Amino acid sequence: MMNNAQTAPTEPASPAAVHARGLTVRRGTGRTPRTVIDSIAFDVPRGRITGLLGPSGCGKSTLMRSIVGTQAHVTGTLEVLGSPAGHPELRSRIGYVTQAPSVYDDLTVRQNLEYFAAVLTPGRAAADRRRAAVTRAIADVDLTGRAGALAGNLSGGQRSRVSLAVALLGTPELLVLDEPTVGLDPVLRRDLWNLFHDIAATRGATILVSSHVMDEAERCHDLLLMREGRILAQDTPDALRTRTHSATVEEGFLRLVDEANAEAKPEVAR
Ligand SMILES: Nc1ncnc2c1ncn2[C@@H]1O[C@H](COP(=O)(O)OP(=O)(O)OP(=O)(O)O)[C@@H](O)[C@H]1O
Repeated sequence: MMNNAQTAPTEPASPAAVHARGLTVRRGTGRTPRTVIDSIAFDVPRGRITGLLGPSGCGKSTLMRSIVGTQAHVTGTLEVLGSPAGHPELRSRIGYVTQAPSVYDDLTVRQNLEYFAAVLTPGRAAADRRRAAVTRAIADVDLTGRAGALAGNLSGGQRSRVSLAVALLGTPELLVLDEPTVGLDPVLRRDLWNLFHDIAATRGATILVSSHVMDEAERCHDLLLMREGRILAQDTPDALRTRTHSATVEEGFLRLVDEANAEAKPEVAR
């Protein structure tokens, strides 16, 4: 979809799961689409949980769509698992969960998974493999006891877990989760975060998860803090708190915002 000389075959692929340089995204129709991601550079390390955090509208979903290859008007370098973002060979290697759970309410949990498994791995020859993958994905998200329930009768948290199970079907190396905990109560949020850590630990998967709730930052191994289409910081929660002399990531984020504002609008000399 994009990519320049930096991703030419002679260049060694980045060891990072996601490698971005000069990444710019424009959105909107008409003559003057707006730049919503502005020449950013970052790396998402493999096998870890990276939190993409920032206020509503800062560009988190746009960035995730770019990484999974569904966003138009992306320029710069964006390499995912060693290939240019959007490359067909990445389809089965990435699991993507959008903000709205994409499940069919009139199908059971198992039927939902069977349907998506058939799309992912069609053909009679793969029937046994599909069945095993479905059973495993349902168990991974702890829904074995609800496998026969209609998705429409599940709670919000359980529906989110069905979406996550769909994303886990292909045993992805990279999971991209767009605000998976939005609207969930604190207990469900904690359970889901524990599940992300289990998945990262047992499957060795890389997880990129977005949130605009700053306390979720504390649950991540690494952070990408975004604001107004730019990366404000890339750090571990500990390093960020230390560097900004803050008790929490939220406080550290607000300090960085204040610093960025002060740099952008220097006081007029009197
Ligand atoms: N289809 C679109 N056309 C034009 N601009 C858009 C479109 N979708 C989003 N935008 C703009 O792009 C910017 C980034 O939006 P994006 O959805 O990526 O932010 P976000 O950080 O994910 O927000 P939220 O946390 O509310 O989901 C916003 O200013 C938004 O208004």
